[in-house]
Amino acid sequence: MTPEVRPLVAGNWKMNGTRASLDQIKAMAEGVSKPLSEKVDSLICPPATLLYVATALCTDSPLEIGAQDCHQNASGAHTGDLSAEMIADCFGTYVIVGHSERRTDHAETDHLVRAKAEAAFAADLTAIVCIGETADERKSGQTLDILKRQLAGSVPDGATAENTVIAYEPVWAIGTGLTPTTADVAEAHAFMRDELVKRFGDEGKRMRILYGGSVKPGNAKELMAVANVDGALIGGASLKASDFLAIYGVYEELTA
Ligand SMILES: O=C(CO)COP(=O)(O)O
Repeated sequence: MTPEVRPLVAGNWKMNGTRASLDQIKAMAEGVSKPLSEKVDSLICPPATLLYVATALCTDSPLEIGAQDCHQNASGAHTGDLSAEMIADCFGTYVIVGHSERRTDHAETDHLVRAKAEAAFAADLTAIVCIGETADERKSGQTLDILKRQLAGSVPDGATAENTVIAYEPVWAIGTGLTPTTADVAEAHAFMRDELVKRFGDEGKRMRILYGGSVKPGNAKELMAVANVDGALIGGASLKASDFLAIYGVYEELTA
């Protein structure tokens, strides 16, 4: 955690979920209640097909709804794409950009990710900018260099603590059940904090840095307690309301 920074527990459903899964969102919307919701933010990013109806389920809940990607342009001839403005029009408030699966599946570069984050700002969305090293990069000792390069390349100059969240997701930890040691997480997050403060000053001190990659109810407390870890970006364990709420619930103790 970071003093004075409000944690965010976020779920990324990836290419999972049909209308039948809306019951899970309903249960999450009911589960993220006061008093904890006054101290901790919560977010689910379902597939785009469920975005609008999901926000309608959350009108009386602090649970926010976001999208998993957006196009860098505001509108136009881009078949199959979704603009930040369309997400905002569906009452989405966040958008994930630069997830490693998009960097791999769609060859997204830091430059493109930065443009997508800028499109998110223009539509008043908060961008969750994902960065993280691969297994090979870690083995060859390049982790911090990769994080430095991705932060510099993917985060726009206009980033503030309000419009930007950083998500550190080691690629080798995603969907594998593997996680870095808490010492490794602490080192990476302290490094990112320093980089953000060097570039953005006080905004960098308050910018949230999430950890993602095999976060589960069983390891969440340990990971979320690490200095400069300001929440989680959860894949698999965000599909079930009970798991998501169990992870959110670790902040009962951490914020007590
Ligand atoms: O990629 C992730 C979230 O964006 C993490 O996925 P898992 O929690 O399934 O490892």
